[in-house]
Amino acid sequence: MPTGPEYQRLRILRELVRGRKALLTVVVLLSIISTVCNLAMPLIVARLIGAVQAHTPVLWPVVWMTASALGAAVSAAASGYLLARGGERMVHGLRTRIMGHVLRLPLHQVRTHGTGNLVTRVTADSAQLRSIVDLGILQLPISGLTTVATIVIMGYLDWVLLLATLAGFSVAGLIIGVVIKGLRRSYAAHQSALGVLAHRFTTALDALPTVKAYRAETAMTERLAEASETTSVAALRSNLLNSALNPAMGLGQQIALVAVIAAGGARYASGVLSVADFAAFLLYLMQLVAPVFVIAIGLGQLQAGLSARKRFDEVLSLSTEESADPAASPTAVSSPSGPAVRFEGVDFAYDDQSVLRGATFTVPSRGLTAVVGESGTGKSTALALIERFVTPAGGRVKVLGRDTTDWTLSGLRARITYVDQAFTLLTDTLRANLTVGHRVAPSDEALFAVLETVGLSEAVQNLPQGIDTVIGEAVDLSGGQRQRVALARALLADTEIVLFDEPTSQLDSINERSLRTVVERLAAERAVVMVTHRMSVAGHADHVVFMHGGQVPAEGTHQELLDGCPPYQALVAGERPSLTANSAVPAGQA
Ligand SMILES: Nc1ncnc2c1ncn2[C@@H]1O[C@H](COP(=O)(O)OP(=O)(O)OP(=O)(O)O)[C@@H](O)[C@H]1O
Repeated sequence: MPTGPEYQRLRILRELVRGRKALLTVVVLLSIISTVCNLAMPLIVARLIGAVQAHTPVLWPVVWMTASALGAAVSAAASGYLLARGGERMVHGLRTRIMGHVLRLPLHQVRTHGTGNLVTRVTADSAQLRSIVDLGILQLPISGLTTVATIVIMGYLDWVLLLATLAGFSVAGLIIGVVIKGLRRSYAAHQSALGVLAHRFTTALDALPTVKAYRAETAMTERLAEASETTSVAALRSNLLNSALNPAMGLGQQIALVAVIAAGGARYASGVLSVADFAAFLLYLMQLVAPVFVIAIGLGQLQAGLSARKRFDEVLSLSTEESADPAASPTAVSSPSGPAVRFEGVDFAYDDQSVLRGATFTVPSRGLTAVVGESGTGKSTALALIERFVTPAGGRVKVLGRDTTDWTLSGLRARITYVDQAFTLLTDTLRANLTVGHRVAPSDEALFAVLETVGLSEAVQNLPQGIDTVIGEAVDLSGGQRQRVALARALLADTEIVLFDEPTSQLDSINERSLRTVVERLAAERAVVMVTHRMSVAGHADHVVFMHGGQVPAEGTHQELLDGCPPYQALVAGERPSLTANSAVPAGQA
């Protein structure tokens, strides 16, 4: 299958044409009218000169001239507007498609590409795509058509002068060919440098409080300036190449003009060429410059659009999470049962860094399960495996009795509520934050009931627009309040499994008690899995999973682990647990 830029251009044009045939037919017709009007003008002028020389009435040539000028202007303006409309719709469609695609990518892919880099593709790159539409659909074909038609008429008027014209422009053609090749590469380098810059700036803004606290504004600005400099150098190279196009065309035009005047004078003197035809030829030569300029400059600009489209395609070719879904799998329709979660000899590694090594444990279908262990031992990774943000390299992760890879992604995630470590909220209204993922929006009574449960109803009523206040912009919540919104969201979700990743980190003792009430309420009817460093949580949990070095040496009740697992005793005592042959208690046998 061809993959070159010409193929890409054709594919993009097919995308544009799809569903817009009527609009584009009108655009092309209007452009043809404009072109014909422009092409007719020198011939009408020749008629006018003839009429003046023959002392015959000039009214009709003047009327035709006026009509042609008006026709060309109006139809060019209308076709330009209609094409811009079609082009914007296509860019909007592509932009929406790539945003939807990025949101469906596996988390590690998004992290690998970087937020800023992906944002650049949706903003700057998509703006470049317009050039493909404007140039590819209208300007280049119409300019090509005008050029060919003009050349045919010029050949009809005088083929010797036409040869002189073509010789002049062929010099420009050679230079332009070389420039276009360089432009293709330099636009790609520019767009990629812009992506790196956007990524660095986005990460700097995300870390702004830390940057300020460490007075690192200057150092950060210098780092950003380096990325900006790389972008400018790449942009300058494109500008340099682009700026060669105009002089190249100017040179071609000058050579052609000199050759035509010299040859035309000789042919007029020998009586082969009339004054009217010579004047018409010169007018066509002047007219030829415009479409040939459009072709030269347009081919240059087109490279930016094609390179942007290539960057779009790079992202669109990445597999989404859903592409690994077992939609046709027969097990996907059987009704789920069994413990809430079961890890069976699970291995997992980030690239070549091994995180889980044969982890085996069970989360009962009801009650609070605390997942404890030293920092970096793989607790959050275990939650990510349950949500299928990542998949195991070995072993099986089962949710409600079924392997996570046998669930459809939306089926799996519809059964799990996940409250992340950062209590991430959307920059949106409080209502939208609470109801995200709900097909049918809960009533205000239901919303305020859960806000009351987490002790937030009064604070929400005091917000400028109450529950419809946008948070994360001018108005924001405290860390603890954000945490409680995340809790309220979990309460509303009403799923079989609730995952909490270290939810107590920002709570004061009053709110920690209220979290405990919420968790007890949730755990009465479903499985609550809580990754925590607070051993007090493990103390009142129904089940404890003790993780150490990517394994699960023991699981059971807090008391069972205290009695039978010395490393766990060490963890509870605030010491570093060490796993010896004697202390390793097989999972489930603590
Ligand atoms: N996205 C990632 N890419 C690469 N490595 C990662 C990633 N996330 C975590 N890790 C690594 O995997 C290991 C386990 O991390 P994980 O967050 O699961 O540990 P944890 O037990 O939850 O730690 P903590 O209690 O400090 O939150 C760590 O060594 C960490 O550096």
